Amino acid sequence: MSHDIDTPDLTAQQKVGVLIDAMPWIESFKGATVVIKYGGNAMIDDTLKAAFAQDIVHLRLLGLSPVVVHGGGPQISEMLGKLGIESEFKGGLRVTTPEAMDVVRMVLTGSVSRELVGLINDHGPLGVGLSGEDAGLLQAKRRHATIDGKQVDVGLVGDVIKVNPAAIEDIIGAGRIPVVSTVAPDMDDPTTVLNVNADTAAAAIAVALRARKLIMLTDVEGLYANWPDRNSLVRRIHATDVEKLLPSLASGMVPKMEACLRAVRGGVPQAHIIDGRDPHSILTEIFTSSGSGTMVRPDDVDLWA
Ligand SMILES: Nc1ncnc2c1ncn2[C@@H]1O[C@H](COP(=O)(O)OP(=O)(O)O)[C@@H](O)[C@H]1O
Ligand SMILES: CC(=O)N[C@@H](CCC(=O)OP(=O)(O)O)C(=O)O
Repeated sequence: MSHDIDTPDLTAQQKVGVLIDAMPWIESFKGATVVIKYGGNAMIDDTLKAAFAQDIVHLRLLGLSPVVVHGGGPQISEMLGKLGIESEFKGGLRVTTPEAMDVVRMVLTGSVSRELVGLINDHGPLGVGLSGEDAGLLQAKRRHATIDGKQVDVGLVGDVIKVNPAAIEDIIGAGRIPVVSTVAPDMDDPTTVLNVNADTAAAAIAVALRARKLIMLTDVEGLYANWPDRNSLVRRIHATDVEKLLPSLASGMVPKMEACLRAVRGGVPQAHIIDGRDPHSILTEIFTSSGSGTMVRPDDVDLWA
């Protein structure tokens, strides 16, 4: 493992202090499953991607069981553009033709997943890639987008209805790190695969695994109550208040907040949106008292407890 964080401004004593502060969190999260969703918009450059992989390996070394669920929206759009295939979003979901679906599957499982698995494996033989098609992991049903209260057809797009987490649990049991691509067979027609929003799939996986946390890395600091006013960052919020905010949110944040709701209502104690542009924000979130970004909690839990 490389040591690329230069901290000349800290004395040895201060460094020990940081470690001691982190101890209760390390102790508390030992053995916990944490689902980390890495959004395509947070995969900005090679240095950040390598820092992400390093953090994931750190979590494993500290005794947590990290599960990576990745997106790749911008990467899919780029490939569709190169191939001259039109692509548009409706209500935050990509309108997916059978031709576009082939590209979605190719980019997510053949490119984004491979790169992340490779970066994790630079630290040892830990990362294992799998998709919703593998070992019956995900089953989805076709869904519509909702625009101004109306249902709109978006083609081969699905919502995860069932998760069979056995394949992920096997990988965790072997001490390795699952990296999940979110394409999923259509449960009404298993010969067809559906394009699934990675945020909502990550939430379904977190619920099925009874994860302690769902952490979603994106390209903003967190949820802004009054987007794009940068002074309106929400640090902690109850599920019911997220529900109230949903109609006022703009597209990218809608599936993320729906995912947080699905996770906490499904029994995950904490769901977070954090800034993937900030290297090591995952470690700040898990191992410091201040945390990072926005935390969503169930209604019956004190936000500051
Ligand atoms: N209320 C809000 N707070 C924060 N971001 C918002 C909000 N409403 C919309 N957004 C947009 O959501 C984007 C993140 O979602 P998305 O682009 O789907 O990212 P990812 O690829 O990481 O899943 C932000 O870059 C921002 O432009
Ligand atoms: C149905 C739908 O919109 N699927 C997404 C799947 C990838 C994804 O969710 O990627 P991010 O997390 O990077 O946004 C898409 O085609 O872009």
